[in-house]
Amino acid sequence: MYPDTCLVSFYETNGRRLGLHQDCDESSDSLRRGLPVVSISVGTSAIFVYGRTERKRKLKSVYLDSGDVLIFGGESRHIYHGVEQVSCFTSTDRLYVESQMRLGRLSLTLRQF
Ligand SMILES: O=C(O)CCC(=O)C(=O)O
Ligand SMILES: [Fe+2]
Repeated sequence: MYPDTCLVSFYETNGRRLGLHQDCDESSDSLRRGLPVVSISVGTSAIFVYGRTERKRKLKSVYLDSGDVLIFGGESRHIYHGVEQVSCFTSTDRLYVESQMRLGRLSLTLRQF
């Protein structure tokens, strides 16, 4: 994979969420090959929800902490996913002191169009 796009999103701690969706804006070639989405988390922790269908009962979830890198590609490239509950907690208080970053979650999402 040769990522050529980086989407930068900032989630405030007071409840900004990203609803369930599939990432399908990339080229049909990129999607067909299952080239991955690489998500890098910085800042406060969040819950990433995902599943093969949109049905709430079938969703799984994983905590994304600062420094975590989540990759979904291949067969998982078309999973439904979203970001819930951005908490006030972070594993890296030093980050805020040293970088003066605003409290929240920064997500860098790399893709190849
Ligand atoms: O914030 C994340 O880790 C995921 C973001 C996402 O799903 C997207 O930008 O399409
Ligand atoms: Fe997405």
